[in-house]
Amino acid sequence: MSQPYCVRENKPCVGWVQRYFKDCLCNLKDDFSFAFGIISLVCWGVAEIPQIITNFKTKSGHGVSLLFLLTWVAGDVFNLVGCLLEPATLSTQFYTALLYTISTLVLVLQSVYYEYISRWRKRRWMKTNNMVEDEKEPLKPGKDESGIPIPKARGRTHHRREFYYTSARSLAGSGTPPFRTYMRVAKSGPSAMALESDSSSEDESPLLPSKKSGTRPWPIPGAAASYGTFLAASVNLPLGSKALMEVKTGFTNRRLLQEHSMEHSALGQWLGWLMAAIYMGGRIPQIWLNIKRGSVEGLNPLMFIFALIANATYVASILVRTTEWESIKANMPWLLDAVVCVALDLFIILQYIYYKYFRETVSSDGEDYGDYTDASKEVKP
Ligand SMILES: NC(=[NH2+])NCCC[C@H](N)C(=O)O
Repeated sequence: MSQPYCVRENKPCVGWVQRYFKDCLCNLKDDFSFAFGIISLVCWGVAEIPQIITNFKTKSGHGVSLLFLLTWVAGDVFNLVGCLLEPATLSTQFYTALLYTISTLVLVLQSVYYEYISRWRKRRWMKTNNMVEDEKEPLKPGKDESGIPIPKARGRTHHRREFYYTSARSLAGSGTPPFRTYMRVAKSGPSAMALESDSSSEDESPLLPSKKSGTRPWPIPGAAASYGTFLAASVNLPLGSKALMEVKTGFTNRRLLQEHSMEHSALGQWLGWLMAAIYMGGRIPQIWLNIKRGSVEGLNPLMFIFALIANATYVASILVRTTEWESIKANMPWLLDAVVCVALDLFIILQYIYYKYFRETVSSDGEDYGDYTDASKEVKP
C-alpha cells in the first residue's frame, strides 16, 4: 500500500497520525488543528472524572441532572453515527465522541445507581426496620416530630438528613405517595418538566417551602419521561426508515463512504443537526436544576470547565484546519453546537460561582457536598 502523501507540500503525511488517526498532517495549520483536537479529546476524556469522584464521595448523584446526562447519551449516539457518515468531520472528532460516550455512560450508570437503586435499597431497609420498631413501641408522637419542618426537608438529595430529622414513624407512612405523585400526565418540554417538583433529580427547592409531604414516595423519573418525550418528538427518530438502512451501510466503512461522500453526507448532516439540537437542549435541565435548588451542591464545576475547554478547542481544531466555506458548512452542526455549549457551560460555571460564593448559606470545608454535615441550619426554620 502506498504511503499517503501531501500533494501540495510534496511530502509524506505525519506517520503516526496517519496510522492511528487516519489524518494527514501536511502543514502547520494541520498540526495546530490536530493539537487542538487532541486537547479536546483529553479534556473530554477527563471531564467527567471529577463528577464521578464527587458522586462517589457523596454516595449520591443529585448534583447533576440525570436528564442532562441522558441527553448527552442520546446526542452521543447521533454524534457517533454522524461523524461516521460525514466525511468532512475529523478523525479526532470521532475518537473524542467515542471517548466521551463511554465516560458519560459510566456517569449515568453511577447516578442511576445512587439515585435509584441505592435509595430503593435504603428505603426497603428503613421500611423493614420501622416495621420491627412499630411492633415494639406503641404509637405516640415523638417529641422531636413536632419540631421537624417536614415540608421543608429537601428529601432526596438529603436522604441522610431525612434519616436524622424525620422520625422513623413518619417515614413508615411514606408508602402513601403525595397527591398525584404517581398519576402524572406526561407533559413535554423543559418548561413542563420544570413544573414537576417531586420526582427525579430535579426535585429540590430549598428556598421555597414545599407544599408536599415530607415523606417521599419512591421517585419515579417522571420528568425524565417527559423530557424524553419532548426530545423524541423533536428529533422524530428515523427508526425503520430508509435512513436507518443508510446508517447500517455507513458503518461498514468510513473510507468507502468518503468515496461516495455526496450520497451520504446529507444523512451525516441530518444526524449532526439532531445531535446539536439534543446537546444544546441538554444543558437546560442542569441550569434549571441549579436554579430550582438555589444551590450547586453535589455538582463538580470541573466537569463544566473541562467541557468548556474541550468545546472551545474542538471549534478551534475545525476552524484552524480550513476556512473553506464548503468544509465549514459541512461541519456547521458540530461547530454551532460546540459554540453554544461553550456559552451554556460558561453560564453554568457562573451559576456555580453565584450559588456557591454569593448565595450559599452553608459554609462547608470547601467541598460542595459538605452540607450534609450542616444540614440542621438549612432544615430548621
Ligand atoms: N457525553 C458527552 N460528554 N458528550 C459531549 C457533548 C459535546 C457537546 N458539545 C456538549 O458539550 O454538550
